[in-house]
Amino acid sequence: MLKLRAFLHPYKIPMVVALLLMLAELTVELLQPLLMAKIIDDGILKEDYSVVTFWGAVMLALSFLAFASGIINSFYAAHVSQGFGFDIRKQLFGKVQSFTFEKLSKFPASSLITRMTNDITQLQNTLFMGLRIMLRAPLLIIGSVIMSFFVNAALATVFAFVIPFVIILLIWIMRKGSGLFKKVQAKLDAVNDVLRENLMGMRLIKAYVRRGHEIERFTKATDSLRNSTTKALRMIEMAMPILLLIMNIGIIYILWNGQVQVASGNVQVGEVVAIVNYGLRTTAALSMFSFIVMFLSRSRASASRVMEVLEIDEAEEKSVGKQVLLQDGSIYFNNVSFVYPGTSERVLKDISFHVKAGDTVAVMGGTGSGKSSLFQLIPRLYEVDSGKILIDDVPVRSMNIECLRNQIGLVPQEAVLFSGSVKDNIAWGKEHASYEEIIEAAKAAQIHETIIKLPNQYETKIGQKGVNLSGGQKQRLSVARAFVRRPKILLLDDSTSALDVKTEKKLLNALKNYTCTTLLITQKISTAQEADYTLLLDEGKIVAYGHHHELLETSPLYQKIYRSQMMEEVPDVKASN
Ligand SMILES: Nc1ncnc2c1ncn2[C@@H]1O[C@H](COP(=O)(O)OP(=O)(O)OP(=O)(O)O)[C@@H](O)[C@H]1O
Repeated sequence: MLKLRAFLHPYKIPMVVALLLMLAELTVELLQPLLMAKIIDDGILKEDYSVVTFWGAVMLALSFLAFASGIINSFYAAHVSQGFGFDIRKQLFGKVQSFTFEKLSKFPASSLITRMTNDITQLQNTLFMGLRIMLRAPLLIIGSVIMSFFVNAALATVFAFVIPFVIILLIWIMRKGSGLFKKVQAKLDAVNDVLRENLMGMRLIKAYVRRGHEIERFTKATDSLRNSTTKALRMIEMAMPILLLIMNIGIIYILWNGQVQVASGNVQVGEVVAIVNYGLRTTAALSMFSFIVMFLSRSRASASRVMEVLEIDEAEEKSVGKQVLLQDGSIYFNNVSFVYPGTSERVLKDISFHVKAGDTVAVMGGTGSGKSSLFQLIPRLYEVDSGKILIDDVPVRSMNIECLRNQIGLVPQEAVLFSGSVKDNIAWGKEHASYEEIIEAAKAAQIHETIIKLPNQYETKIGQKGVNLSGGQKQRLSVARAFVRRPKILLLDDSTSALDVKTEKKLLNALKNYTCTTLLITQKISTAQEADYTLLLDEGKIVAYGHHHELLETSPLYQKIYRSQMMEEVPDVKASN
């Protein structure tokens, strides 16, 4: 937890103010039994009511001072703890954004969500408690013991035996609890994981009538969370009855010893009352400790989970590399091989091909042949293992990663839309895109006509409280988002699969107005026919590269795909083969 202290630096002054106010509250609390003893011994027992009135008024004034300090302390504690949590959350989010895919794959999405929400909330609560009562409790214990010795050392000796024993017990419980709470947070991750999958896959669950199965899966996860939490809480709560028992025995001993000492005239009644009072305050502070121990155990676990993410240092270097402004966007793969980090199998093997600036290349191949992997290497979402990729004859590895990506329009296989309007979703591709640019991109992506029929046209909200678009419409919107960037290189990963042949042809024609080099993954021969070249992959290797007509003559695999797709549509082709 100490590693997070850097996040407290901006809040040094409010923290000091909060702590000083807490100390004021504490001082008043420690003075009260002393004043009480004075009122009993010098006022009530000696029947001097002016002493009672004077010190009673002092006690009242101090109580108001403690009250005001407490309220202002709460304000500062809330300010510091919320600011601290806000800063960590922001930094954690930025860190995750900067991760390479390799690093990202170390943490399941649900775990990152729990770390950014629940774990940080835990830390915020602990800090708030810290500024309110956490430090107050140990200081109250120390202060009470010192004051007791000051009042009457002989009677107070019992504290010197009892309190250290209780504190050792509490520390032991905290250490145990911390491990248990780490498990609780991991179980919470698992519950969030099931929950996220369920909410995202609700349609599929209903369609496959898997409700019962999913409820069972969720119940299992929450049951496991319940068991872990119960175990952790039991461990922590065990502290409370033990410490109460020990402290009560100590107080009874003081009362018994006190009456003996009072009878023999060594001690005054007020002193016994004061020491018992300090004992009771110490007991209250120690019982607060069981909460504190719980908060500290939980936040120790949460802090280590947060630090686990923050301490990963292999983030993408945004500032390194050449700022290369692409002139024409030619692409050259030179003997490229690629293995996903953490795996051993090469998914791309000795890939070499050249795409001239402005050309359109259709990338085909069976499922798992490496098409998407090849795409991801161009904007350096992953780095090649061997070989080189050159754009405009410059190795991508030497380019500044952000500068490179800013000039590429990648449309992933699965259309991703964000909450907001249609316009926002297209403009997401280019900061400060003008309305004209957005419309132009939508027209080129063949989605403009659909958009103007929506209730609020470009301002229509997408998603839960807005319209839901069809798969093909979402695809085209994602394509428009890439178009609006006017990229030098456009990578369409099966992004036209849901389009009919006519619309797809229009979209590919519109590409001609965008002077960019285009690679498009497709399963359709009709699309390959529209492209300048076709690259055919099989099990991570290039098995054919050339014009449609060339491949029809030279590549058995291409011929096979062609036959399987054209058989019903072109009877003469069937005959000729
Ligand atoms: N993140 C990953 N980590 C490890 N292996 C992966 C990862 N993504 C893909 N692979 C593996 O890489 C191989 C190629 O996958 P890729 O997604 O590139 O194929 P693809 O040709 O695009 O397939 P499809 O047409 O089904 O989308 C597959 O064997 C796949 O299992």
